[in-house]
Amino acid sequence: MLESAVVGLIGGQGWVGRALGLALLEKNLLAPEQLVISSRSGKRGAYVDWPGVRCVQDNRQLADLADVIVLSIRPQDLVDIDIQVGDKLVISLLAMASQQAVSHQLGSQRVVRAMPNAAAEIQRGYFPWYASPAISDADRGIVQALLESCGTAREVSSEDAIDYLTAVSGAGPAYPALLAQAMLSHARQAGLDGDVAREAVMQTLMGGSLLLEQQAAEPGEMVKRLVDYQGTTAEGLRTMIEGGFERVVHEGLQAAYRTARGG
Ligand SMILES: NC(=O)C1=CN([C@@H]2O[C@H](COP(=O)(O)OP(=O)(O)OC[C@H]3O[C@@H](n4cnc5c(N)ncnc54)[C@H](OP(=O)(O)O)[C@@H]3O)[C@@H](O)[C@H]2O)C=CC1
Ligand SMILES: O=C(O)[C@@H]1CCC=N1
Repeated sequence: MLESAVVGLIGGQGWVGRALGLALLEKNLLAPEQLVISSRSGKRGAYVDWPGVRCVQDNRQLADLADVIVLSIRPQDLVDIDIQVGDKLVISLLAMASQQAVSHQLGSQRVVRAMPNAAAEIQRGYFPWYASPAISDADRGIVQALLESCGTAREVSSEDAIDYLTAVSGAGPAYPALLAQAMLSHARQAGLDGDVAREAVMQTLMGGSLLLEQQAAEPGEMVKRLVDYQGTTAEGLRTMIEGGFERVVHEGLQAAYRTARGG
């Protein structure tokens, strides 16, 4: 699908950019010579084992070399990207930057907005993406192939869905971390040995997530099964539910969504 296209990754040394660049190389979707990455330092950094990858400081040079441009900088740094890319395909991974803003900054109408998440680093990310009207079917194939190198990619039908999913999947890997932190602090307060507490929490969240993925079409089915079991789990769940668990989660998601839409 990518054939001989050259991909230019602006911000390719960052958290998400590095994950994407390395996944494309490791999965052989791009030859090293097909990848150009930029950073403010211009250093080889994460690509030290890939001498064929061109690492540049100058985004104009990157834009001249690349057929497809991926933006993976922080949203506040978009104003500093002083390049005009003609009608080249641009994939923006930025939260809080509209397709129109990206189009305006880079001068292309062929803009896709995609939303990565932190699990891209282990190639288990979830990348919803939205195509502007100027995107062709061939572009869609390129975008899907590039993004699914890091996990699952899914086209969505509105830009607002990207803003919404910024709160759900973009920020999402932080939520199990918050749950783990709360479970761990309780286990430690209960006097459990530190290593066992950590292992118990981590293995339980991992096992529970895999069980959920493999066995429950709807998460609510698993909750119901355990409530109906009428054991200790049911008591724990009931207390959390009656304490406002769902309300707190909804408020958190709404706050992140509001921020993703620009406050
Ligand atoms: N991290 C995450 O979990 C998620 C991130 N996102 C989005 O992904 C995007 C990237 O985030 P993330 O990878 O975390 O950010 P990072 O800060 O880790 O990486 C951004 C990179 O951009 C580089 N950079 C900044 N300005 C320029 C420039 N003018 N030219 C070239 N490179 C530049 C920086 O490199 P240097 O300092 O060397 O110049 C840095 O490595 C953000 O817009 C964010 O909203 C979305 C969802 C989840
Ligand atoms: O926190 C952030 O702004 C980025 C976007 C969504 C997740 N991480």
